[in-house]
Amino acid sequence: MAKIVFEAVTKTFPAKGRRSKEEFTALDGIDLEIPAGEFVVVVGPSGCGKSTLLDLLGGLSRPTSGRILLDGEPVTGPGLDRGIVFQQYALLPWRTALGNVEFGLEATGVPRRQRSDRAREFLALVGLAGFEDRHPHELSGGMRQRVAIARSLAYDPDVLLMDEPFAALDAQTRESLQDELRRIWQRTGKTVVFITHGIEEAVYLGQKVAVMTSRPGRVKEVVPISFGEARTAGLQGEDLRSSPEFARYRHEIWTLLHDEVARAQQLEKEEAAV
Ligand SMILES: Nc1ncnc2c1ncn2[C@@H]1O[C@H](COP(=O)(O)OP(=O)(O)OP(=O)(O)O)[C@@H](O)[C@H]1O
Repeated sequence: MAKIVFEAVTKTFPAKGRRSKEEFTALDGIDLEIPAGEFVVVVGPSGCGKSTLLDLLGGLSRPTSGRILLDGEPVTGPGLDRGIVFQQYALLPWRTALGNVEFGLEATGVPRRQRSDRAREFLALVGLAGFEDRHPHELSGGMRQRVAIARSLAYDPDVLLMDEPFAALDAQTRESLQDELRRIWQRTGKTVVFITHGIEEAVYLGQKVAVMTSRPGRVKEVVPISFGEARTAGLQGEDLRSSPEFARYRHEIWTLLHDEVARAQQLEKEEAAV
């Protein structure tokens, strides 16, 4: 049984402020199955409904029609079985790094004395041992995002939902966090659904890359990514990115996206002209 199933999921919003008086369709008939432990990356043109899709899976909103199943049960709201990491760090500024990770554990009923140990363990997992007592303003952007990841992992959700978590970071920090995320994923076996605008990021991270159409969002194609021996031989970073297989996948996804981005831009122009 798949861990996550989208069955004919549609999401509409009231068309307020738009040309048509009808409903505005953000997602239209999404079908997607994600096995347990898989790392799936979703790419698509701006406004195609990627965040909407993740919000639905996170239980932050409900589908207009269709359903989303998690372990065979319909998603009806947020739950501790899913950890969410957004682009903005969403840390509590008055709490230390440790305090922020502990915060995630308070809701789960982990006894007070264990919270601190657990929070320290997960800060160490994301490379932040020694920074436990720093407040968010004393940490770099990459470190803050590491804290957010540690906070989501600490309460041990089965599924990690990530909405452009590295988009605001500089290239080097982004690449090192990509490596860390892959390492954590390999170690923990979580199911990861990761949204990005970046084709390279998608190819580097994903076991599968789901390419969406421009509005209304549908799944255009799911591309399995496999670097075979290169990965098992430990090839990563620039070595992997400069390999011929990487270039082939990048081109394949770029081609799939290209028409959709052009269509999305055309739509934006038409709307701006109204
Ligand atoms: N609460 C809402 N009410 C009305 N329209 C909404 C709402 N949320 C999203 N939308 C619209 O739905 C469409 C999809 O939005 P969404 O944020 O999911 O796209 P996205 O692919 O994540 O975009 P981006 O890549 O630019 O972040 C957009 O046109 C957006 O304006």
